[in-house]
Amino acid sequence: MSGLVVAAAGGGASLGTAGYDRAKEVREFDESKIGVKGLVDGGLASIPRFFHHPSSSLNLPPPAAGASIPVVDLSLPHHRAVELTSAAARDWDSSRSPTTGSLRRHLRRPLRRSGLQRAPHRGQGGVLHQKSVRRRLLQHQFRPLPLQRRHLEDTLQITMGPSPVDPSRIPEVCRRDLLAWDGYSLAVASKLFALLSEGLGAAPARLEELSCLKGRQMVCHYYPYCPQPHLTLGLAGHTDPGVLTVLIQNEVPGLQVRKASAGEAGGGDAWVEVDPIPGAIIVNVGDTLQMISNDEYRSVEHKVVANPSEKGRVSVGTFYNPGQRDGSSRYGPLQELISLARPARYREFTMPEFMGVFFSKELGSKSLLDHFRS
Ligand SMILES: O=C(O)CCC(=O)C(=O)O
Ligand SMILES: [Fe+2]
Repeated sequence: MSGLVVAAAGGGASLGTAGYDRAKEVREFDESKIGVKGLVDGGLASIPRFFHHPSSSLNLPPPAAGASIPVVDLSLPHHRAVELTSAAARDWDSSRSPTTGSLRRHLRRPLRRSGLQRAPHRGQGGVLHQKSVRRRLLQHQFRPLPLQRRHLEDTLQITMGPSPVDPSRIPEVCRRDLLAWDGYSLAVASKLFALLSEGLGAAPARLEELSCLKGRQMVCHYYPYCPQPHLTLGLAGHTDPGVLTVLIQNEVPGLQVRKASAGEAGGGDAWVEVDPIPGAIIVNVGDTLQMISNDEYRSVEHKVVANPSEKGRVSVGTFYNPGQRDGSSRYGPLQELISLARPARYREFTMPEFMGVFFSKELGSKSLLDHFRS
């Protein structure tokens, strides 16, 4: 385990107990650069305490039995695809809830060819993750993580646009596959933007014209086997900040989507498992699309549970964001969606402002949506 000293914690999930130097343990772990894959591969009966999450975020209701997220077949006739895609992005079982849709068919061939799904089982995942590049800032919490709670997951993050990526910055082991996925996910995202624009009653090119295909952040996650999945998470609950997320996963489940129960103020919410469907991709509406659509489309809260399976879980997603990042391009609710009856619910912002808020601690416990709400 390459000289890393981690005191494996015992039973409880208590944080900040006297005598426990969390910062030191986290620092040593980060400096070791072995990632969570290295930690788990080194043999681990219990996870270090800095991975523990408070029981308030762990003891949520179990996934709703029998519930599933909307699945849309993009090869359906155009008008039907518009209808189903925008319905999935709007509402889910007519509650205010999530808007994740799995879109079948599109990816079958490229995924089969791609090594992404197989990498961890061939041992290449180790290379990918040990060389891994850098940990994401604040994960996606948009909030300071006061106790530096960590997730049992490694991340490789690559900026694909708006400036074209220098391929030599992508680890060689996955370069070809990630570039192929970038091209493929672009085609899917372009189609989705057209369907979603039409679903708003806007011109098909409307979302793409906002440069939403240009700002692309690719994120590859690896969730190793977790010996104590009841103490930690793969990723804590969050909404994605951008416009749209297009994501593929291997056959190991773990992603869950929050489904609000109609009428109750969050109390009756359930987490619905996103079953891996071979050849399907997962699409999340992000906060920026909720703002651009003036609340017509809703961002979806989701999380990843710690992985109890021997096999690692892999997911690769691309976050799509507006690519025009100068201070003069302004984003906000589309003009054609604003009326006296339905005034703008968010104020306009530039991308520098948006990113400034996202990466600052300014938000505190507020969400991005609350920050820009007018
Ligand atoms: O691994 C997954 O399935 C989800 C990843 C995710 O939510 C994210 O990167 O924002
Ligand atoms: Fe996410």
